[in-house]
Amino acid sequence: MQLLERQASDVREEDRSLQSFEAPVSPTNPVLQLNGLTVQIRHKTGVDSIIQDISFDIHPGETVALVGESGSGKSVTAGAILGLLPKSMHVAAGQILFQGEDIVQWPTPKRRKLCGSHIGYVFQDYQGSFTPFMKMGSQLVETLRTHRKQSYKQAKAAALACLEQVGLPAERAFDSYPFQLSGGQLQRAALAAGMMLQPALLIADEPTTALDVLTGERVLDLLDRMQRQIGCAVLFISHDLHHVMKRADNVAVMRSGMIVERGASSAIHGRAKHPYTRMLLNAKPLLSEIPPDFDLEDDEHLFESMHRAGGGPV
Ligand SMILES: Nc1ncnc2c1ncn2[C@@H]1O[C@H](COP(=O)(O)OP(=O)(O)OP(=O)(O)O)[C@@H](O)[C@H]1O
Repeated sequence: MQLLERQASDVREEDRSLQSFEAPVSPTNPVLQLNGLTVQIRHKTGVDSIIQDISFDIHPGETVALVGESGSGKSVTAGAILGLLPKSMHVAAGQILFQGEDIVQWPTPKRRKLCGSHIGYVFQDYQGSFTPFMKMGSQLVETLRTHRKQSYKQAKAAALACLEQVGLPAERAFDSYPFQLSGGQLQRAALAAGMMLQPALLIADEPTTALDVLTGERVLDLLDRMQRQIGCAVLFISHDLHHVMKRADNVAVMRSGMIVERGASSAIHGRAKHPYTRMLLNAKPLLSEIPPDFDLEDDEHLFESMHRAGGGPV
């Protein structure tokens, strides 16, 4: 906590074009609000709607889970918020309000600056989160210096603080290439990168899908802790309704590009109205299989043994 607070005071110097977001966010105003968002894809023969008229909002400190089966439109929704839609897709209608401003029409460079500094993201493909031939430390320092006016020394100190915050042996992780870290360690480092600039919103798109169940739980516990420290809003994307219900305040259930049901996790758990939601609820929960006494915190020994073995994913 202290490390992140110190880092926050170091890194407050902001890009001018985004200064309007420096104002403290009121807990009563949403960080993100989607109003009737519709995304279309162009074909040779015409256009189709991939996302149709979806609306939800996320407040500071809140976690909203966007849940649905493969192909329901979760990642396209994330792509629209991040301004990372494929060329063939465009926002055809609706608003994406970030801290009250509609960012849909913002020019690409302004959107790029917003992402990373005010909107962080962690994707399921942690292998692709980092450039393979650059040491982790250099990549984190570069991210910091792209968004903040910092000397190398300041950025290195902040990057080390973040690596420590996510439970990695900071100096050694800083000096490692991505291939020298295990999947869980890489996803922790990706979380450090996503949270490093203390974003108002973090988008976590299936952040644990590529990890085993126990490592995935560690990463999610870490995400919870960091969210509490930073106070950011989290959009948590998953296909597993059981998995997200115990983590999210609110759930939006998506099917075929539309939100079919929305509500507090507790209400969805006990009184799901839509048959599709009930079908997702009937899917077998896997996390109940974790032994209650399993230590989800200590993976330092994995790092040690990996380095003794000369590197490579554990
Ligand atoms: N680059 C693309 N070009 C064409 N169609 C795409 C592209 N990306 C996604 N789609 C289509 O958009 C729809 C929504 O896809 P999306 O990736 O958002 O689903 P999802 O719910 O995130 O699925 P998953 O859980 O498998 O990631 C799908 O029908 C998909 O085939």
